[in-house]
Amino acid sequence: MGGPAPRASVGSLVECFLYDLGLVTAMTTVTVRVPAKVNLQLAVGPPRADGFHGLVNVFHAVSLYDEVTVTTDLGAEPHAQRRPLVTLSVAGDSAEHAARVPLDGSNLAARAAHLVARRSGASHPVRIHLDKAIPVAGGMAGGSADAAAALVACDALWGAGLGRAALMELGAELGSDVCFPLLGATAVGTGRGERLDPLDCRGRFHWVFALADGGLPTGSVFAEYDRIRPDAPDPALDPALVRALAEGDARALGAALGNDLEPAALSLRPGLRHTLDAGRGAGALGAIVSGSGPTCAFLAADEGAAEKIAAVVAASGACARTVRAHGEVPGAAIVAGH
Ligand SMILES: C[C@](O)(CO)[C@H](O)COP(=O)(O)OP(=O)(O)OC[C@H]1O[C@@H](n2ccc(N)nc2=O)[C@H](O)[C@@H]1O
Ligand SMILES: Nc1ncnc2c1ncn2[C@@H]1O[C@H](COP(=O)(O)OP(=O)(O)OP(=O)(O)O)[C@@H](O)[C@H]1O
Repeated sequence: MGGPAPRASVGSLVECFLYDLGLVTAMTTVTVRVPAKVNLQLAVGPPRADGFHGLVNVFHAVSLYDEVTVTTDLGAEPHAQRRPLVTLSVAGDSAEHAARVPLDGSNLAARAAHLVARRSGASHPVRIHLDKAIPVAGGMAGGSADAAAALVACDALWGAGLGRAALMELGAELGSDVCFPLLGATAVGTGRGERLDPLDCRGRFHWVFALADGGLPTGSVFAEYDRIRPDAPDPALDPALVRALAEGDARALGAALGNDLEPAALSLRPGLRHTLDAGRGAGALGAIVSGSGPTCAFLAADEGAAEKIAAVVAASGACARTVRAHGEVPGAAIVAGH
């Protein structure tokens, strides 16, 4: 359940541990496992002067993972002389899924590698392989997760020693959702979502995600939000949600879930209403569009309830497929390296 198992061997885990202690300064291959997110509360304010929206964004990391493997050849010539700094490859749970990931300089993982190189002065070429289970353009921050993983992997691989605070700064440059997967667990994001404060979360919450065919571009969903909600108030954190998380109360959390972008996503994809209804009908404690959509998220009372919701929603034909996951889980972590 919830994505592939990490590939770490005992030997590579020891190497990762030595790296964390600073006893190994550079490696030649690093695999980072990074989780998807679901937004438990997404309160969206009016557009700011820079075009972004002020948010109160409660992120929750779930056990649906991409794996990003970065390899360098320390004997190779620096990229300045001939080879590109970054080359990319991708695999997904289907060829169609993988084909939607750009393999040029616009890929967020490639952009992350370039930022680490610029900050650290590193110049040895790297190969980045993305093993994707997180849906593309699905509202679960898949590209942002890959960017966060690439920041961690390149920092380790090039022995850059930038550390968490500098990686967070680079993450904020790359996108509003990139900092959270560096942290993982549960956190509230303010500003445009990049200023993070951890939130207390007890127990384990069981989730079902209904994945749609095709994605929804985040910018279009925010634009639709502005069209249908021209009078948006300043966003505020819901105390009932914070309490439900701290008490590990799934029923209260289900009742408190909220996403201001949901009406905009439903306006662009009216069929998502059927998906949400199918999950509610199957006993979900809460049903929301995840972030900018089109993935729908259902909170279940326990693992058995999640199994039932996944089966009913899949059988309803209201989505492409369902996956189950649990939260919270930790953020981007090195799971193999040498
Ligand atoms: C919807 C969420 O996924 C919720 O976590 C995020 O707010 C989106 O984060 P993201 O995909 O990293 O977004 P970015 O790459 O920073 O921005 C993509 C586009 O979304 C819109 N955008 C994003 C974040 C924000 N606070 N206000 C916005 O208006 C802007 O049009 C921007 O051009
Ligand atoms: N590593 C990547 N993986 C997936 N998409 C990427 C990646 N890098 C760039 N992209 C581009 O970014 C677009 C958005 O993809 P992504 O999977 O991050 O969307 P999302 O999950 O809806 O994002 P968010 O929830 O942060 O708004 C894709 O359509 C794709 O063109």
